[in-house]
Amino acid sequence: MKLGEFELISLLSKTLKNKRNGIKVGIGDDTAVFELNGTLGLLTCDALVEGVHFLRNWKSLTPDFFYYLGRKLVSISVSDVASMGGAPLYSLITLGIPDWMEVEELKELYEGVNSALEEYDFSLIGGDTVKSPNFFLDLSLLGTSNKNRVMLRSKAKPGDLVGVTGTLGDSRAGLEQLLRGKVEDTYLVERFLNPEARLKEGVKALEIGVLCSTDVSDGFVFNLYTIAESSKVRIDLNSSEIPVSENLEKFAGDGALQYALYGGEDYELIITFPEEKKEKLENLGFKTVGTVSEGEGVFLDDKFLEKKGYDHFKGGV
Ligand SMILES: Nc1ncnc2c1ncn2[C@@H]1O[C@H](COP(=O)(O)OP(=O)(O)OP(=O)(O)O)[C@@H](O)[C@H]1O
Ligand SMILES: Cc1ncc(C[n+]2csc(CCOP(=O)(O)O)c2C)c(N)n1
Ligand SMILES: [Mg+2]
Repeated sequence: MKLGEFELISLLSKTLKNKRNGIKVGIGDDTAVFELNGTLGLLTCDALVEGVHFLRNWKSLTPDFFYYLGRKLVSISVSDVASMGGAPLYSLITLGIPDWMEVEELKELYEGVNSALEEYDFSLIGGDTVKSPNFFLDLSLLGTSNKNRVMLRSKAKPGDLVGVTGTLGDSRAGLEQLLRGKVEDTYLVERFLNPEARLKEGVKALEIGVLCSTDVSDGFVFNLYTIAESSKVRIDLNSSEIPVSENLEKFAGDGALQYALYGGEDYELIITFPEEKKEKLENLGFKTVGTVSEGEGVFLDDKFLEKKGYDHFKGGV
């Protein structure tokens, strides 16, 4: 592929002709948003592919691998709905199954799917099952926003502060251990295999009146760029405020900040918000890490940060 992932999506989206009136947000945010009979619907899908998102040999490296894969499939789409401030309702799963797969492994996968559906409180109501040379999974998710509003990447305003949930970079450190074939810190590996979608935080942030949000899938800096570009603003980060776990500090030493900035697959929520909401949002678990101003680009301690992150056709960072 000569184009990057996002150039390709942009090229393909130009060929589309949308005929219906109800589309509120099309391609370019974490979910599409549409109106149906006076209610806001959210629609998204996300795939996990053997060789791209996980390796087959990890099943012998970590117990309950398929259970966690099932949970992760659900959590990554819920995370997109959470970043709109919505709630999940109904879902479909496509399974692409290779010859080597055992029925017991698929049963374990669905135990994981079920445990996540229960936790996030929504239903799986169909799907598709096909044979495939590589194992792959895809979940399509329909959600809604009870408030009839959503948070968008395009709504950051100069003067806003930037907040983020949880800690960043753990997932990448977990991935590296699996790629090396040696699990040393199970906390970090679990952060990669079993990310938690920040559903409650998303819904509460919307209730508090937050307008702008996205989730961290391709990397913190990359996802900040999606806000900076679609809102046409500059974002400044303060390096001493970037949340990093003790486990990551132990694992990566001085490199921990690089993991946090560029790691990816954290599935934490980024928001921007006016100063007066800071206390309420900090009580909800959002850490204030930066500011929004007029201009463009993402900066750390006044130094320009390149737009780097995971791109399916350019590879990782
Ligand atoms: N093949 C495609 N055809 C049409 N739209 C697409 C296609 N692939 C992606 N999109 C849209 O492009 C936008 C960016 O997609 P992407 O998968 O990067 O979403 P994201 O939320 O940034 O990442 P993630 O799915 O990892 O959370 C979304 O609006 C998505 O619906
Ligand atoms: C074997 C292996 N190598 C690399 C990675 C890292 N990785 C894959 S996709 C992605 C971005 C989010 O996915 P998407 O854009 O599809 O939502 C990242 C960071 C991995 N998980 N497994
Ligand atoms: Mg997303």
